[in-house]
Amino acid sequence: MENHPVLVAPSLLAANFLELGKEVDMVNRSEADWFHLDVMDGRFVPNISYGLPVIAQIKKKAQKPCDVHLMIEEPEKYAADFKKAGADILTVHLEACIHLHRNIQQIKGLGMKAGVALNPHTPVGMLENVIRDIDVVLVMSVNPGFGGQTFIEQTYQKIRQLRRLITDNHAHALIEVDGGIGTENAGQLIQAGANVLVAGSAIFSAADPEKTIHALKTSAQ
Ligand SMILES: O=C(CO)[C@H](O)[C@H](O)COP(=O)(O)O
Repeated sequence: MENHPVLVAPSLLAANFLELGKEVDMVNRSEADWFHLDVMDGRFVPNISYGLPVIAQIKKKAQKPCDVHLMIEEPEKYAADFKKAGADILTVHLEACIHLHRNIQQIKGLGMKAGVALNPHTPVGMLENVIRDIDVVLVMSVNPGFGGQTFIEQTYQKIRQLRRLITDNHAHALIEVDGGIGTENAGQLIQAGANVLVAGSAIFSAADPEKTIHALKTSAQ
C-alpha cells in the first residue's frame, strides 16, 4: 500500500445547484481537500456546464482550494479570467493544447498550480517533456463531459505507468483521477499510485456525503 496522503476533491457537477451554498458548506465542513469545478464548453466535450460567474460565487464561500478542470477549446484565452474568478489549480486538456508547454507557463505565471488532463485514449508518455513542469496530472477514468459514467478499468494500468514516469523523471506532480470513482474502487486507485480522488455522484447522491468523503479519504487504510 502506498503511504502518501489521499486527497479528496468533490466534483460540484453532481451538486444540487438550487442549494449550492449548502453544498459548499458541506464540503467546507467535511474532510475533503479541494473543490473540483468542471467547466465544459459544448465544443471540446459534448456538454455545457457552468463557468466564471458560478466559480466566482463558490470562491466567496470556499475554505479549500478550487481545482478548476477546463474541458474547453483554446483554454489560453480564459486562463487569466479563471485566476480572477478564484482558481487555485487550473487544469487544461493536453488534447486541447497545441502549445501545451506555453499554456503551462502561462498558468504558472498567473500564480496558479498547473494541471494537465488526459482523455482515456491519450498515452501517459505524451507528458514526458512537461512532467517536471506540472503540479497535477488529471487522469480521466471516463470520457469527459458527463458525471455518473462507468469507470474505465484500463485506468489502473495508466496510473501505474504515470507513477513510473513521475518517479523516473524526479517529478513532483500529483496524480488525480476523475470519473466513476466511489468507495468500491478508491482503494485500488490509491494502491496503483493515485494521490487525488475526484468524485461527484458518489458523494452528492450519497445519503451521508460527509461520511462518503471520510470513506474515500481512508480508502488506502
Ligand atoms: O469531469 C467530470 C466529467 O467530465 C466529472 O468530474 C466526473 O465525471 C465526476 O463525476 P462522477 O464522479 O459522477 O463520475
